[in-house]
Amino acid sequence: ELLIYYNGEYVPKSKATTSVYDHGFLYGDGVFEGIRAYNGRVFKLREHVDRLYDSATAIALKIPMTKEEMEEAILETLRRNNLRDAYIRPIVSRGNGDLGLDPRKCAKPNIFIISQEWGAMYGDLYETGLTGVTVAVRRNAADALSPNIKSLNYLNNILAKIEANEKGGDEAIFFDSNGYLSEGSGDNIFIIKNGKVYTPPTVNNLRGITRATAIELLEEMGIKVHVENLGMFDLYTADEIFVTGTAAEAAPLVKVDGRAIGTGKPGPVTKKMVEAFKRVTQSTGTPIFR
Ligand SMILES: Cc1ncc(COP(=O)(O)O)c(CNc2cccc(C(=O)O)c2)c1O
Repeated sequence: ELLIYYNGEYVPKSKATTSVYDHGFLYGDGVFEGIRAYNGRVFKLREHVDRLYDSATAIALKIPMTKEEMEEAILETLRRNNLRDAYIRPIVSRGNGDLGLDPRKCAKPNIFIISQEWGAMYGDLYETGLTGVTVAVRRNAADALSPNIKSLNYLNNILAKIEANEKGGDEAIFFDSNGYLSEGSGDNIFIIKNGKVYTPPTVNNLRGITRATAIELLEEMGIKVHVENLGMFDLYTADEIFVTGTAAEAAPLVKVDGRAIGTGKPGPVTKKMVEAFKRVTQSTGTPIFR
């Protein structure tokens, strides 16, 4: 049976439960990460742990472990489950309190690490590409609940996903309240036009680690990435679009709102991106087993 890390213990999946007074459950008061291990190495482990701690700091939640201890707990969870290709979900909630929302009522945070075998998310859609639909719901405003915080409040993303499901799209594309392009419901977005690559700044979306990796890989290929505000026009007139995320990796978007993007097939820059991403995830990262 899978072992789940829970407050310092490794408990069987069937016993990995939390209290109904856990404020992560009652109010979404907590933070999480989505990390992947490929071929016996955890990809961008420190970057994900850094972001987990930044998300916690942003909500004034002090994680009672050092980053090194958190990294070791993640690696040990994978070892105990003998996982080499995995999806890893660390979660830190405010902890158990009472029915009031005051965080001061929570004596200590609850820490969980869930991991499971994970292959490619979209399966063979990488070759044919995904379809996207723009959604009416706006991405959370940075001055209300910043999209930079990977919190347990994913209703904004879920509302977008509900719209995309209704409209029959594989992925939802959000804009912010100024009409600027934000991201997908669970991934960042890149547009290619006339050989140049564009991606929105991260004030209105999650500072994606795969986004950062894609920028690095593209620059290594001699392709400059322009980080600037984009709009609906840029989406529809793009030659190519791809989305990036730990779950999605780098996935081509060949149709948006029923309109073909470029040729309607994954484009040349996107194909190079998918290849480069496969290479880097298979060859770098923190080894799980000594
Ligand atoms: C809103 C959002 N934006 C971008 C990304 C990509 O960030 P990274 O490149 O650092 O992973 C994410 C993270 N993507 C993510 C995380 C957890 C679950 C799922 C899912 O689709 O089930 C998706 C995300 O949730």
